[in-house]
Amino acid sequence: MFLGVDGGGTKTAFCLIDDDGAIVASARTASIYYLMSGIDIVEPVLARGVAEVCASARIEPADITYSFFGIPCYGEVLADVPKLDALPQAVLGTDRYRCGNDMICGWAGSLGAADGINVVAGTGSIAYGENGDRKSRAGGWGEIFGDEGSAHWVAIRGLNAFSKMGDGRLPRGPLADVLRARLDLTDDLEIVDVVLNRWQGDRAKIAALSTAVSEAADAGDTASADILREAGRELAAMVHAEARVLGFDSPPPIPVSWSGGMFTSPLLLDSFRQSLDGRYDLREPLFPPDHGAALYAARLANGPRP
Ligand SMILES: Nc1ncnc2c1ncn2[C@@H]1O[C@H](COP(=O)(O)OP(=O)(O)OP(=O)(O)O)[C@@H](O)[C@H]1O
Repeated sequence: MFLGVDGGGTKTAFCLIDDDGAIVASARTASIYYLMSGIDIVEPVLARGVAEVCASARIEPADITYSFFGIPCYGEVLADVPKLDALPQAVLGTDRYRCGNDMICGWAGSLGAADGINVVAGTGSIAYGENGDRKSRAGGWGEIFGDEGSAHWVAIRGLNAFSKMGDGRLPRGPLADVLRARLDLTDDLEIVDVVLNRWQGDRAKIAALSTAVSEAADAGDTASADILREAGRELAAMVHAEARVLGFDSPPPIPVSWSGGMFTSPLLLDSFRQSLDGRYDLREPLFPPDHGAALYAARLANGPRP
């Protein structure tokens, strides 16, 4: 059996597949996005998920042929890489595994680990592509000055529009009522207390407000609809950049796919599709990222090591 682990900004998903690629067991635990919370949070979360998925498949961790651990931010803080690489050994009791960035899970799932480009837009956002031996990423520079088109990016823009509606710089639209109801506010300005004081700018809690932006857009809020359309354009810009870097500029059309919760917004997905200008072979995602991680583990075990 092969284990795939997809670490996201809101959760970590575990997927165990058999030799035929069929799912045998899956599990979900808390996020291992460790940049703010510290690397010590990672091992217990992985241990819980591996124990759960193995219990449900009635196997021991050491029975797993090969595993892939997709970890958010992997490779971005170079000093952490050896520490992260060592963690699964204690959890699995074997060295038959590989760690990498979680962007690989989305790519491997959406495109079946075949050449092409995948864009992830969940809590954060990033594009990853492979063309033969070439590998490249675009976006994914973090929520403070990057992660365009992600839930966090959309939520921050929604909060900004709310502030402008609050003091009259934007006409008051449905977003104001949606956010007031969601956060149980008695006064617009109380949102500062919630986001900055009570939440302390928590990344996942802020990102969750992207669904309020979608809800407001569905209710006719033009500012919210504009934010979601702009998100789609930003994500398409990552694809154009990847295509150039990967040297994919001649026919046949480059396979492109997507993964992550933000693509469940039809406004965002339509804008993404339109901004790709019909220049790519746009493919519906084949499998979710955790299943992709398990397929990648099988590929690492059987095929050439990337
Ligand atoms: N229809 C929607 N409209 C707006 N936002 C949405 C919608 N559906 C999901 N989201 C947002 O998507 C995010 C969750 O997506 P996903 O499960 O892909 O994230 P993740 O895997 O935890 O994060 P990441 O892969 O970026 O580390 C949440 O922040 C949620 O608010």
